[in-house]
Amino acid sequence: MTTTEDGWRADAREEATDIDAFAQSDDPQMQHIVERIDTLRASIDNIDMAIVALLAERFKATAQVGALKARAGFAAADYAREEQQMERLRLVAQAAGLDVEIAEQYREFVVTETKRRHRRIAEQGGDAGVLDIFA
Ligand SMILES: C=C(O[C@@H]1C=C(C(=O)O)C=C[C@H]1O)C(=O)O
Repeated sequence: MTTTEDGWRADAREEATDIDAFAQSDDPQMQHIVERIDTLRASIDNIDMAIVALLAERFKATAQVGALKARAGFAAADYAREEQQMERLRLVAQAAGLDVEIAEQYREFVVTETKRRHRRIAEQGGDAGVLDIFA
């Protein structure tokens, strides 16, 4: 471990730091930082829990759309809808103070995965049960 003149660790450029390993530090300043990070991490865990639960609901809803599309003979993709979603999500991101690029990456991930699942559903004759979420 490298420390600077004022005693601070100077290995921030290394790949990773196991912060939990510093919980018992003798340095009160270090301890304070680790405590603050722990508190923030509790919020981060709650947020992740909510996001995963919401994603589960989103994929259940899109699977039903996939089954209906297969029944109607519609293609997996609907680019007009995707464009509307992107416009809306850009505005939502701006209003919420989120980097628009993150909203774009999120949309790209969910829509790409949804269309992949729609194709799988169509290959199974419109049976959304093919997806693990209904297993
Ligand atoms: C879910 C749909 O299918 C696709 C996936 C979308 C999504 O994940 O939101 C949006 C448009 C479609 O390309 C849909 O048409 O509503």
